[in-house]
Amino acid sequence: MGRKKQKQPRDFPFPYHAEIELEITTLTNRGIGLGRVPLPRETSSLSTSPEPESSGAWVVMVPFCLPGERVRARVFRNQKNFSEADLVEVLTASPERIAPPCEFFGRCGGCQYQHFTYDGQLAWKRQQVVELLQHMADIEHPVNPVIGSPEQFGYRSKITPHFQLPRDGQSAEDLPIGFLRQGTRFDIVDVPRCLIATDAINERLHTIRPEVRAKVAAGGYKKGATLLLRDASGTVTTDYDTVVTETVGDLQLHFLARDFFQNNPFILPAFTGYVREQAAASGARHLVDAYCGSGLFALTAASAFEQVQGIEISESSVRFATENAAANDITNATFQAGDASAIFAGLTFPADDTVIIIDPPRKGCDEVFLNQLFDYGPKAVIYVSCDPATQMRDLVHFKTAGYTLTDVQPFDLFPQTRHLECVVTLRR
Ligand SMILES: C[S@@+](CC[C@H](N)C(=O)[O-])C[C@H]1O[C@@H](n2cnc3c(N)ncnc32)[C@H](O)[C@@H]1O
Repeated sequence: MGRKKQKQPRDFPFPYHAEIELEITTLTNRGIGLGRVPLPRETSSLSTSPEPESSGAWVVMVPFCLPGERVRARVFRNQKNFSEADLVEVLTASPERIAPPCEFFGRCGGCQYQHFTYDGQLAWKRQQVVELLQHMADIEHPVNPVIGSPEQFGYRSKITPHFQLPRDGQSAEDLPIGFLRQGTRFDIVDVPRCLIATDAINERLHTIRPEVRAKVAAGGYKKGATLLLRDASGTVTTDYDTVVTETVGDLQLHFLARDFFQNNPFILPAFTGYVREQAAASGARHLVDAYCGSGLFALTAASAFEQVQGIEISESSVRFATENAAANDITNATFQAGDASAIFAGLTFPADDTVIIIDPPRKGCDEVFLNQLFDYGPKAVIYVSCDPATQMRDLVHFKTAGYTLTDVQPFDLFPQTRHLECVVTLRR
């Protein structure tokens, strides 16, 4: 049996650590700068790989750059269709470039945009939705300006720092506890203070780090772990089973620290207010909240409807949604546990008098759910998503099913990062 051939790193089109200059024309959806360079002819003769199909402009990705910037970059990997490079120097800076306030920016993989003015971040995120709508859903439709977060730092109410056990004689005393290093999946950057997390979380982070290190030194962990720090109105818990209370407008919502809840409480009044307004504007008397969590959208919108039903896969979230309705004197909302597609079997609301809010996980809706949704045919759908790429992919099916897009409203729940939330309203 022949031995498996060792994979050689590609040296085409650039040798390892070649320095190149290029103009960044756009950012990828991972927040990485993208530019194109003419293929260097002289290196092609040294190539061990077949030449790629594209003979003109070769794509190079460089993190921590902004559109319009000219940069010098050092290539560290050639992929089949593009190269990856580290930023060496910004030769011509964008007017939107600012000094990143966090000392870990560029090493910690948590934030991508601290070097970008906040207005620049919002304008860029809007542009991203415009392009995704065109390219993935083939829809030309105005996209509203992104509604920004009232707090641009100190907003995150949950963080999950990681640590690994000490290796190679490393001491537990200075064990890194933090987030994955930019561009890696294993290496952890020590982060004693996270500028996008709330002050209360940072205070607890300061005290938990020596506690964890002491436990590691005493052999209290068999392997590395992920910590949970969840802030609710200034009280921080690290216990997954603690009941957390969050105030949203007039409502008090309870949920387990381990369960899903939106992580930027500052923007929730505007966010839930908009979803409620869009749902109510449909004129429907009935509301379904699919993927409802602990009832955020169902309960903040309930007073605009005669009847509300929610469905959610997490049994504990559903239990809290039901308790949250009772605790807030909301008597027209019921919740069931199950796969979102199970809602349609027993639904007695007339479809032409029903609006459905959907807020699936990042991967979007599955085919079973979408087919049942279209068979039911509600009057309107409010599609909330934290991944506009999967949302726009799903929109293609809505178009085929006869739905028309009436409003596209991005929200910046995640300032300083590449993430954004987008709410799309569809009518039949
Ligand atoms: C993005 S969260 C939205 C939750 C809620 N709308 C909120 O804003 O608090 C997505 C929710 O979908 C739930 N989920 C995931 N897969 C599901 C499925 N197949 N059926 C129903 N719910 C699901 C998750 O447990 C999570 O609570």
